[in-house]
Amino acid sequence: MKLILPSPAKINLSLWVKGKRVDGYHEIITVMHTINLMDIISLLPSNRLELSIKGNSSLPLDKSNLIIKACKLFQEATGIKPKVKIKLEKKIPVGAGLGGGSSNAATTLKGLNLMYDKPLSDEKLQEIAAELGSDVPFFLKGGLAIAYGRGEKLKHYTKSDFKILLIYPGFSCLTKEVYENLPSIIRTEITVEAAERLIVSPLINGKFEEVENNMENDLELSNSPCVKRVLKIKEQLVKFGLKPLMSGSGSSIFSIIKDENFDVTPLKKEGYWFKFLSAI
Ligand SMILES: C[C@](O)(CO)[C@H](O)COP(=O)(O)OP(=O)(O)OC[C@H]1O[C@@H](n2ccc(N)nc2=O)[C@H](O)[C@@H]1O
Ligand SMILES: Nc1ncnc2c1ncn2[C@@H]1O[C@H](COP(=O)(O)OP(=O)(O)OP(=O)(O)O)[C@@H](O)[C@H]1O
Repeated sequence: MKLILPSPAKINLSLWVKGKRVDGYHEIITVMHTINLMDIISLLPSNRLELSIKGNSSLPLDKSNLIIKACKLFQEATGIKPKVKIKLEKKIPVGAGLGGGSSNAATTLKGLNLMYDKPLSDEKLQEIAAELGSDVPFFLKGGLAIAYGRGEKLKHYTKSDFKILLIYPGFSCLTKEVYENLPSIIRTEITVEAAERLIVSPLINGKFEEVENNMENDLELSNSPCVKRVLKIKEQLVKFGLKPLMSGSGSSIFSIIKDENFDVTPLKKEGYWFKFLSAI
């Protein structure tokens, strides 16, 4: 059977850093929502594992690609050697804080599990996903969730319905470098319950002004040169009347849109890549 699966991007409606862990990761609390910007992953039975990519010539095709990593972990967990031709149609900008690679890994895991009659339970899928990356478990279900721990622990909520304007400035930020250049931040006051009160419940109730006033991303405090570039663009977007926030570790910036006929002329003048998108 041939499978054609969407692999959506995400935005972080907030991200708070509680401190650095002994394993080198940071303890975070973040609110994520999938959006209708997506890669397409197709899986076709074949006599061996092969990957081809359309839409991005710089991505690796070898074991450093998160799709191939997902195939390897699937084989280790099930003993099944995936004999599948995987085609990736890339639309999500890479290194943009949109979770494109993490989403691809999760979608591949789900696809292989479907293709081989579900040898893995949901719990086992979560476990493997967490090995692939901190953002990967979220994409097994997507929608609206609070992620905590290093990002692999999840509390899902009913999806919300809102629109955003997403701006991608044309350069990537490396997640590792953004975290490594963070000053020490100890947001003791932020808990899952606080994130529910500040972001999740106003979002679900359509109180977008309240969400905008509460949303924060502690990764904007990073001394990474990439983040500094993003913040300069963010300042400009504020002048255009937006209430922008960097998504994840950057480089993209989003703003919740209450009215679709926002004048995009200044964005066009700056030559930014931008899209009106919806939460899904
Ligand atoms: C920035 C976010 O995308 C927000 O959703 C996530 O926190 C990062 O998720 P991710 O890209 O899947 O990150 P991973 O691939 O697990 O980690 C990449 C690198 O980012 C740093 N990292 C990541 C997550 C975390 N909670 N603390 C960290 O310090 C670590 O140096 C790690 O080696
Ligand atoms: N299938 C893939 N798609 C995108 N990036 C991939 C993939 N496989 C490996 N990578 C690597 O992962 C890194 C960026 O991944 P991704 O696009 O998920 O970053 P991101 O959008 O910043 O995500 P996050 O918000 O999780 O940090 C790049 O170094 C890229 O080379």
